[in-house]
Amino acid sequence: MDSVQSKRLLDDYGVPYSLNSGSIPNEKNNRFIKSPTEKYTKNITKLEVKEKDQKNDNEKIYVCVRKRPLNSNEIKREDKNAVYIKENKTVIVHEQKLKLDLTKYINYHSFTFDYAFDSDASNKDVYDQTGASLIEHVFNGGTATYFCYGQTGSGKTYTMMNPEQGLFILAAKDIFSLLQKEKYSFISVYISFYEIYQGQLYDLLNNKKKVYAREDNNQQVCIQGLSEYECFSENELMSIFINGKNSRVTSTTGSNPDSSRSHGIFQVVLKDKSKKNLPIYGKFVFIDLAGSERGADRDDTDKQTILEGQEINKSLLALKECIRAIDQESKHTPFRQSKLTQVLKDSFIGNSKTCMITTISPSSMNIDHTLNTLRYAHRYSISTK
Ligand SMILES: Nc1ncnc2c1ncn2[C@@H]1O[C@H](COP(=O)(O)OP(=O)(O)OP(=O)(O)O)[C@@H](O)[C@H]1O
Repeated sequence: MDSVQSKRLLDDYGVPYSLNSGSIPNEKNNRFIKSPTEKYTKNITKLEVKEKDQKNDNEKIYVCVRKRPLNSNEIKREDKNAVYIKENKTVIVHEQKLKLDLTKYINYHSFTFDYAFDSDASNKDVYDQTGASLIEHVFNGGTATYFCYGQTGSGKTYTMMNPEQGLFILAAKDIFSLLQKEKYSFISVYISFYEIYQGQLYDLLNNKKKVYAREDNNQQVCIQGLSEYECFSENELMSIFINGKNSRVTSTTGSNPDSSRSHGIFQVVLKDKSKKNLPIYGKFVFIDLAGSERGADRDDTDKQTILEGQEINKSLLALKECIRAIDQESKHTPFRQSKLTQVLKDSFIGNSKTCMITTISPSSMNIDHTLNTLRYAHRYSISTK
């Protein structure tokens, strides 16, 4: 009985919750929020495309957080869980600090997003909550973009490009299922897959041939020379995807033995086959960003790996600059600062909808990274409101 009680009253650091009177300061506006735990609620995707709906159209960018479970290394090291999800929206980070007299105390940080997934959420749960409005948008002729941002090893590839239940395959299932309907019989599906590595674009479906991002007369970005495959089923899409995935640049980092060192971009394009030249009808873009990291956290002595890390961070910084410009409604958004932002331009302007999934580790040993990631994503979140 005692141990049950102490579990309820103490957090992972042994600090009584009662010291905070059940309230936690919110980082953004210093409001105090209550911290009740609410069960994750599912929102099942319906395979019906509604006509354009004004309310949904206003929400161009949806920002979520996904906390992964502690992994076996972290469990072995006895890392503690330092991240809590409340009410499916708020992420609370417990940062352990030491006073000058060496007594421990906890700094509580709280961030609110459009949605926050706890470590028990599956990819299907994430998709059910976020995918329906993106599918709807694509079938109404728009561009939808899903991307994952987060520290290396936090679960970006697992979420986006896991061949079993990654968001891309869950979306593909829905796309091919909708295409069975008579009213979409004029649509055909084409896929392409490329990576951005060290500022260059490589076609993953064509022996990693170098390709180039260009803007056409309408300032639309197109990738010149990128191969496209017409696809008739989800299984076909999967086998083409696997071919491309195996060509991606990965290496071992401190926190991930199979770390993506490039940004991977998988595109599913719906074309109107009833018209000449098959104009694009709608587009779904899945982006698995390379992991954000700090050079100081890694022991790399290999020049190539150091250069990779610098390039990754440079492009993520460029992404942040673009977000800031959009946030401040600047006349000029510096999309040309990196290849990543150049090819993502369509995801931010025009008839576009974007869902950013911020992946975080729960471990007490990754607090700095987690806070950086959440601050980055939170900035993003408020920039869209
Ligand atoms: N939500 C999750 N549930 C279970 N396992 C997970 C989850 N997220 C990630 N993992 C596991 O954690 C490990 C690292 O995940 P992943 O490769 O997706 O990280 P990443 O963020 O893409 O890293 P990098 O930026 O280095 O490529 C993998 O073994 C993956 O299976």
